[in-house]
Amino acid sequence: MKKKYPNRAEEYQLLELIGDGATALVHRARCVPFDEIVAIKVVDLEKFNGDLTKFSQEAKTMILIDHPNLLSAHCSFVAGQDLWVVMPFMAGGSCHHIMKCAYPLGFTESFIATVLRDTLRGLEYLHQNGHIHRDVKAGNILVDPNLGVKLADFGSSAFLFDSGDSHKTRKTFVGTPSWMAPEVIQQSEYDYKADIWSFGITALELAYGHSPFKSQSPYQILIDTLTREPPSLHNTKEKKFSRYFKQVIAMCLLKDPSARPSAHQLLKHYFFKHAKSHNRIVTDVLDKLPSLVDRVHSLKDKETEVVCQMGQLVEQEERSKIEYQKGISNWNFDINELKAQASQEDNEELSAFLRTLFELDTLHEDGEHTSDAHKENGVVSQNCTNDSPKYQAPATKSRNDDLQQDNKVVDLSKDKVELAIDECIDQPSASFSQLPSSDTAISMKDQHANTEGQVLGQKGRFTVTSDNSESSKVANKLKQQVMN
Ligand SMILES: Nc1ncnc2c1ncn2[C@@H]1O[C@H](COP(=O)(O)OP(=O)(O)OP(=O)(O)O)[C@@H](O)[C@H]1O
Repeated sequence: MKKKYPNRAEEYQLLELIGDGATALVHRARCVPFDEIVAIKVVDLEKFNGDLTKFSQEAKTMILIDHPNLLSAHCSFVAGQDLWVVMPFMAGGSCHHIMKCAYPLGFTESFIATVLRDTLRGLEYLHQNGHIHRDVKAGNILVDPNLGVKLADFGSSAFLFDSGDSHKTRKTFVGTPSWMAPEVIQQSEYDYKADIWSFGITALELAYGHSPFKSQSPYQILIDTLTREPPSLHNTKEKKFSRYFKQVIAMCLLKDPSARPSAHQLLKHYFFKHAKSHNRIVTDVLDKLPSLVDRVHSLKDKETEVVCQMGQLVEQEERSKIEYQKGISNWNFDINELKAQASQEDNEELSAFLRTLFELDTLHEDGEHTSDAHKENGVVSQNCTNDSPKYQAPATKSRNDDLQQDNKVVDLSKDKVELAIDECIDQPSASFSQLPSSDTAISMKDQHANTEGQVLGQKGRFTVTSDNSESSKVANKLKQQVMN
């Protein structure tokens, strides 16, 4: 019989912070009655305007999951304004974290084969039960010397049968840009094969120590995924890879989803015959590392130090880290309209437009500002710049028409983009607040006007208010990027 974990906060002792994702803090903790170490994911519901649905769905999925290679939850409950999800503690942390600390050039092929085989087993179970994970990446693959390899983070996962069609497909734009399959970016119908693409990108990430799109901005990654040859595995100065490994990656990164193998088929590939018992391999890697808690501390210290030393460059790295952490979920734009625009306008203009959008959505605040923003009324503020109608994503146009009678059509031309940024610089006190959905954003509009300065406008799920002095700096930066 399954052990019944207590569902009251008083029965747990929160210990160190071991993860801070886009939506939650994760603590090592002690379950007092069992004297057992667990991990607890704490989601501040107020920060998300009490939107319990997404998180309770994730918790439910985690409680129902029953597979050795998927991170399940022991239980979940609401404590004050937080949702707590109690789960097994994975002492090695994520593969992404391990690479950052000790394997900047990626892991050995036999370690990768083991991690990927176990991840595939988890995916096979998910897919056979009608789920797509939608955020497969090294940051969501956790390891532990005793518990092995587990795929985690079901915050983006979807149940295929929920989409209401008999073909078992989805259309929502969810995931993290570098790992997103072309069909997800295009918002055409997609199914579990989207996870196989992300799995292929994850394999490259584990091989090189970073995703194949390391130094590109999110908007460029999306464009490249759609327009260029898929990335592939090549030998480097430091590392030679087997042809079997290269084959596996090539099969996963086929643009036509129907040509990609299923998890079940992939598991039969010769490459996975290399895979060892997880205990041995994971122990080989983890034994050489400091504890997860020490690693989290030293990584944080390192980040702070580098941030001080490298200013601008690090800002970019931090931004990509934020992008990595949070992915882009339920982001509100219509790819068909963008594509239609792209055929009318030249590509550079589409690029400028996408660049602006992504800057708006993924722009990193400096630390102090971010944490203040996180406390702010359940709303994550963005260091953002303007509310010009010219900047509106096509998908938000009609909604904004309701809000602003004199709304104008989207204009992607470069001079207009620059002009819009200029307008924003002229209003140095503008800021965006990122809201969980445009609907909520609209309902929050008046409230913001009362509590946080005047609402200047609405851009998708961003509300523009008049209380951010950072904006002109960022606007200048945006302008520079658009002009380059
Ligand atoms: N059970 C666990 N044991 C050990 N570390 C964990 C555990 N769960 C999560 N973590 C750590 O916390 C980090 C954030 O967790 P998680 O991905 O669940 O949060 P999130 O807010 O959904 O993140 P994301 O930014 O990916 O959306 C993970 O990358 C991992 O390093």
